[in-house]
Amino acid sequence: MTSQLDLPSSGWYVLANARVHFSLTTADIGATDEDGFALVDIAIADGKITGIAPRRDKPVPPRAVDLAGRIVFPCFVDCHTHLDKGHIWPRRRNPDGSFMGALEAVGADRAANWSAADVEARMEFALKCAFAHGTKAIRTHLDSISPQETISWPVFESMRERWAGRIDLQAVCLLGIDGVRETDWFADLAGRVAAARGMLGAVTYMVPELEPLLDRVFETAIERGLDLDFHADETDDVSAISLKKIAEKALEHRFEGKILVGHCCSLARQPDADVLDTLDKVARAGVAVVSLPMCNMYLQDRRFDGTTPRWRGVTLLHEMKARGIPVAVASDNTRDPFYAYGDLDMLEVYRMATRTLHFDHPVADWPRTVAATPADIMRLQDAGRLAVGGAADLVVFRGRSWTELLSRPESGRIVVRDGRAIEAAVPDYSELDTVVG
Ligand SMILES: O=c1cc[nH]c(=O)[nH]1
Repeated sequence: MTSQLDLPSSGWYVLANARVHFSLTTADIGATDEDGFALVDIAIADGKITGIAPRRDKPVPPRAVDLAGRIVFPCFVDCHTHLDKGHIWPRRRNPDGSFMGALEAVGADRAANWSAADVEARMEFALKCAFAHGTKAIRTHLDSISPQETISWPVFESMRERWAGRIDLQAVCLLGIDGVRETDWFADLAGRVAAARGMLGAVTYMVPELEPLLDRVFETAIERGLDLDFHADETDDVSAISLKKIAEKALEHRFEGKILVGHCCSLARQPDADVLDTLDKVARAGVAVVSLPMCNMYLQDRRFDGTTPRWRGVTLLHEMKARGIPVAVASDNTRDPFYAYGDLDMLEVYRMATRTLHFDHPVADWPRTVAATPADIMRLQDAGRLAVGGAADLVVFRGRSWTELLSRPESGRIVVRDGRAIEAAVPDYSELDTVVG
């Protein structure tokens, strides 16, 4: 995005009068206003933040760029995406907007088209979008249904290398939990994931052998020292309780790695007593949860009788956070049959989350859901917070308050990486014309 502010391209400088939210910095920013903001000066040198100090009435320092109260965020962390599926919409739509429609359309497209060159071109496009919007770390799921794992994982590893220093990439294998029944194949997959420093994952359906299959996933993760990342209960079916089963298995296996679970939609439809039991177990097991508001609004409660959706599709983030469960929001799918829209813009995700999940009145520390919390889940030390001594990776918006920030697309935001404004722009859609038609 182009900078209208003209940040220095060499030497140290100070972003003066920056509006910073208490939840997005480790620095002492003094008293905050009713929205949790304080005006600060952020000193930047050699690609690092060297100071964050309350503005108060001090004279403006030398080499200051006056932000006049614009909001500054740390660069975003997006902990649940599907870069391997992104942008196939022009050649493979969801026929009816349903979850099954998405699964079948993606399956057919994968079998027909997902060569290494195809996956690489779409991933590259997606990463350019995310980078231009101000994201510095992404975890992607990779469809790992045989033989796709032999194609997508090597592509992922080379993309991670190519993007090193711009976007930190992590990957998780994605397969239906019944794929774990193929003992030898699953062991090989786990070996591939471990060799690529990935995470072990699966989509948990309420199949009769869910518990023994989960046992195998946990045992494999323990053997290999892998973190876990599941898709669970992406349905309105109240009998879908795999989040609870995952938490129970984590406790039973005394699992010490990190566990992230995405979606958990059916929880919001279950009776209160069941919800409380599940949340207590999730909290005790140290499981983190990521909600995907854009994809959930698109797929959940889709009706085929001409009637209007009646629920929001998202899980119970407020109740989870109140219990100390780490909660995040993320992009999920972009322009594929699971979600027809999206551009890996975490500000858009946060805006949608604010509307769908009521991240307001009060805003409290909800901004952490796109920053420090996913960074912790992904074990990233230097991400998700504005910290003295940390990288000067930040986004300067035009908005000076929540209402200004969340009312416009903020396409003129300035993304600063290692202290310098980047020139990156979102790629033109035509770049993918020869790939997806
Ligand atoms: O939401 C989902 C679920 C499974 N696979 C996806 O790509 N997205």
